[in-house]
Amino acid sequence: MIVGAGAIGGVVGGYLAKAGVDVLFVDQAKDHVTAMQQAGLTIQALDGAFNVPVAAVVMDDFVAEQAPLANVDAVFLAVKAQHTEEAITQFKHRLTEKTYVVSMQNGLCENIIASHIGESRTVGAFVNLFADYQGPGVIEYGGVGSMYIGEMDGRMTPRLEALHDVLLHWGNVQMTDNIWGYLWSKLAYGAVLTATALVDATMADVIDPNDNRSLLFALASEVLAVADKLHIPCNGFDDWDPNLVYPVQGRDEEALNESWDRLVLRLRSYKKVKSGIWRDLAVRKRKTEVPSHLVPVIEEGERLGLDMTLTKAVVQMIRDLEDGQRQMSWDNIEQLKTLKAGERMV
Ligand SMILES: NC(=O)C1=CN([C@@H]2O[C@H](COP(=O)(O)OP(=O)(O)OC[C@H]3O[C@@H](n4cnc5c(N)ncnc54)[C@H](OP(=O)(O)O)[C@@H]3O)[C@@H](O)[C@H]2O)C=CC1
Ligand SMILES: CC(C)(CO)C(=O)C(=O)O
Repeated sequence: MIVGAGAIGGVVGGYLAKAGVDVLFVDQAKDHVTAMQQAGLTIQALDGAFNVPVAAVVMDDFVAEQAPLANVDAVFLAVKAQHTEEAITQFKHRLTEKTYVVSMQNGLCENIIASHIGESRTVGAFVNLFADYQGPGVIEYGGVGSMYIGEMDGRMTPRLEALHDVLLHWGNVQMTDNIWGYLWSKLAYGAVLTATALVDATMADVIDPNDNRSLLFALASEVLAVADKLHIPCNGFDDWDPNLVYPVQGRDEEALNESWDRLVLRLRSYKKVKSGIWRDLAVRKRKTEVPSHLVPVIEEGERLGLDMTLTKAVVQMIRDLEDGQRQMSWDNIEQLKTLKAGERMV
């Protein structure tokens, strides 16, 4: 079962449904659910589009029923991070004791899910696909990236293997004993991609210029320093190598820039060229999940005595954009550079 059948839930569930897996799509967007019921789910992938008939239900109707679903093994939760608490609260009564929830999200949403249903019923996932909800019943799958799944305590379990086998219908999913390492690594990479949404330009165009790179390395390093202090080793993926970015001292700048060049090329090769955060601000005109991703990181960093200046500034700028107090502009990047320079002078 998929809860939140947007970009990620739609792509992952779409491939499973196409392979004949019994998938129920649950979403709060009535027009999307109606379109899926009437005309199936269309995935516009890089190698062509496909349409698959699917079972879909509106969240309100799904949670109005009281009986737990005995035939559901796994729930893939793919709502934006800020909707995690609301969604799990709404549907948890429909889970049996053996049903587990897989967080197909950015951020540390596994912690929120586990606080409701327990760690033993929560499975982590790191997802680096590039997809966008285009409109009712239609998802664009604009870039293939990695997916890792892992138990919160790092054990390799039969259910992880079963989940792995099912997700192979999507693509090259892998199991990990260090899901937190991927999630924190994605938080650092995500901070960089969040900064790209401060400008109305492609992700590649913002991260490529040499004079933006050191700012973005410094931003990512703030997040990676928190993970380091928490003794979480961060893993690389898809031309993002956190271990070249951090630690800052003794950094191999040449190797880092070469790896960054590869990342730029990869981002240029995707059909989806701007982040979901940019899209929420510029197209969908709604609040983003940035505070839900980065405020817990800032709080943890400050608790550990770390300087989170740039991360805090990025979150504030995104909030300003959400509130219409700021416009997307290259000047936002320049303002962050001033902060970085100020920080260096201290
Ligand atoms: N898109 C991407 O390329 C990537 C996204 N991710 C992560 O995946 C997660 C999902 O993002 P994405 O798929 O892009 O988001 P989308 O907005 O495309 O999809 C989320 C869907 O969940 C619905 N929803 C929200 N609240 C509820 C609820 N309480 N019950 C049921 N449905 C609900 C939304 O409806 P409505 O629109 O009405 O709010 C929407 O249809 C995020 O954490 C994101 O960071 C990770 C990697 C890449
Ligand atoms: C930028 C991207 C695709 C990275 O996975 C993302 O998380 C999003 O668009 O929400």
